[in-house]
Amino acid sequence: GGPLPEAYNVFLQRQGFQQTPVGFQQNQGVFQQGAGTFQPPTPGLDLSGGNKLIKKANLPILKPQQTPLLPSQQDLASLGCGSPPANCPRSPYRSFDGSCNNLRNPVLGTPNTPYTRLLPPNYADGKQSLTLDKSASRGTQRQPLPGARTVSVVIYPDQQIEDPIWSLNAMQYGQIITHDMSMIAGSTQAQPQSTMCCSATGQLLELASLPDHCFPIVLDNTDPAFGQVNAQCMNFVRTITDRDRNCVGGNQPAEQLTAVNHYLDLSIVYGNDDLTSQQLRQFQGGRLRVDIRGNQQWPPRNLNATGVCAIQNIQEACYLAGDTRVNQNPQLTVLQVVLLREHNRIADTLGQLNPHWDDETIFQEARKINIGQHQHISYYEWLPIFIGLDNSLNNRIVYTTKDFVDDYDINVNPTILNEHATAAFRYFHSLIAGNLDLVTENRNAFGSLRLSDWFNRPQILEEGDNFDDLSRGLNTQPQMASDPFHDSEITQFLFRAGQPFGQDLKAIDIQRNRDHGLASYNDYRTFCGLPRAQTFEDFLDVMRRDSLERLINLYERPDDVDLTVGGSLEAHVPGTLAGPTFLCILTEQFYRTRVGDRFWFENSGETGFTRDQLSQIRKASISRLLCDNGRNIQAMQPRGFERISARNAILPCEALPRVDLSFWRDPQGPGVGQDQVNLTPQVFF
Ligand code: HEM
Repeated sequence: GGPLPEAYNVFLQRQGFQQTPVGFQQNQGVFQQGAGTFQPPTPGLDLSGGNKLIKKANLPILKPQQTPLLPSQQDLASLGCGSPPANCPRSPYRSFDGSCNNLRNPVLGTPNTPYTRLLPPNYADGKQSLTLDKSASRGTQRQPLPGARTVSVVIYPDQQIEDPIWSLNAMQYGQIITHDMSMIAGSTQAQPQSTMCCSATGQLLELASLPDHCFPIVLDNTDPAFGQVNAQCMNFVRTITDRDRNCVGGNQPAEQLTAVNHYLDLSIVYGNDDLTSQQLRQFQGGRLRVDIRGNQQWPPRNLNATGVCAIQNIQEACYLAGDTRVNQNPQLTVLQVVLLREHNRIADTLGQLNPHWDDETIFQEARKINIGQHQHISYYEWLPIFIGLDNSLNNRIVYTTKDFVDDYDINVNPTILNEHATAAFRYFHSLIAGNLDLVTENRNAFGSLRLSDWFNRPQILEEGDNFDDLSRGLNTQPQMASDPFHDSEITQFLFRAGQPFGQDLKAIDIQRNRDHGLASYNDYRTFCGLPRAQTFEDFLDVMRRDSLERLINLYERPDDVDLTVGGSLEAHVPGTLAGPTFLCILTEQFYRTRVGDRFWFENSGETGFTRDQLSQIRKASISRLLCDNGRNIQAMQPRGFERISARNAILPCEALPRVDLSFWRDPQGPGVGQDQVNLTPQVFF
């Protein structure tokens, strides 16, 4: 079978596998990208060593005596920039909006608060206007930055290169993690924006009639796709900032708001505020609301189906979930449904084990277990594939211990980094496949869906055996390689809703980089420990010459290169799916998300699990999740983010490790005499 991928070492050990597989040797010592490999010409760039990239800075801590001076809740809510809770209940469970996670600064990580930054913004006017306008506003003779769509066409063409190791589920779980962590305010990301910055026929509007917040992407008439339909204009609405909401004024630079809570806490399943969570709950047996059709559980119907889905008739499914993006693409919805069914599966079992528990106790305990499994899968099964196992271990993002890890640090800011959400993490848009395989139990791919036929149309999941066939497809089909190539399903046909063409996600990513005024690629190189480039040639330390030539043709100076673009052309650090600059940003983010979360699943104490329960949580895996929540899935490979092979062969579902929920039997219960659980009752102060 050959060596197992090193990324899975710790994950397997925790599940009880003794074997420590030999690491992948093939890429050691060289940066690797696409087809080529290169020697790293930067001695001393050691991303896998030490902890030097991890910053604790930027945490706006309120001194206790300042707390009463905060504006009233009502004032802040009307401003719309995050509202601190009136008080913090002492609870073993998380709040829905993330408030009171950090007890010194209870509003930290709540919805509608700004992203934070590693480097100050680079707006053309120093305050808020797009980086794009720089030359104009400074009155120099410099060229404006190249158009976002032009850059996309030149840098991100469609070339179908499959990832040799990882399955499409690695991509798809990445989107789940992303949606759990952030969402730019003012966008639903699930359907074309309601604000139209272009005419209905794709022409530019007169400046005077341009709606607020518009910054449309201008298209060339030579555009290989949009030129065919004479479109000049692609919609783009700027992200809402704290300045827009009058939360800051004067010359303070604008900071974009994120609409969801920042923690990795399955808010995509449970909602980001109390009201949404109530709409999603059954208030019976601790369950979440579902509709039963075809003997399967589906999320409840979204009452604004025509508004949020691209449905073609009113009967078509359109779901409601904790996250507004739930319907965006079929495989995303599959995982959302799996996580929803998993909650109800856990709740039903807990209810049987503890018949004396009320709805609230079952609900909160099931939610806590579901979140624990999700954090475990995200950090131990998924993350090492993307940012490397050594890098994760060395930076104290994952641990080999089988015991608790009490590394919560109240001084670490869990806020999502703008650089992470707007540039580094979006690099993995490259992994998206344009066709989704339907796969039978004997792993026969008998058909596939075209992605752009099914954006925001989840009905397809309910047809025939599609749900199971798509679940197997996730684990069977390879993801596309992590490289500059992007499928035209997302660079020409995004959200096309039956039209010949749609939008270009990479052009949007580049425009978003400028909308958010991110500092330049060269600035982040320096921040992350690479030398500052004086000339374009200096980029050759991490880039191939052909990539460089394309940059030179587009940009005037090295300092102009957008972070999104420069970072995506770097050769990968061995054992990871990213180049050094993005890896540095991703590493920083995932450190903060873990250590800044008081409810992290590996912590002991009243927010955590018992030791026995924690060892059970560590048995969770993506494959078992799919097994347990399909209609009739019989078998899966043990490591679901890795493609099926002789060393990762399909096994019957029962042979995969499972979380034994009997460790949640409550000793306090009538007639049940065990003594291993300590559920802390909710106390308020
Ligand atoms: C079929 C799959 C996917 C589609 C159709 C998709 C589409 C989108 C769209 C439309 C946006 C909003 C763009 C904007 O207006 O600025 C977005 C944002 C984003 N995407 Fe994806 N995406 C997919 C998969 C992924 C994956 C696999 C990852 C990472 C592993 C990812 C990471 C992100 C991030 C970090 C953002 C910004 C989140 C924020 O608002 O803070 N996406 N994506």
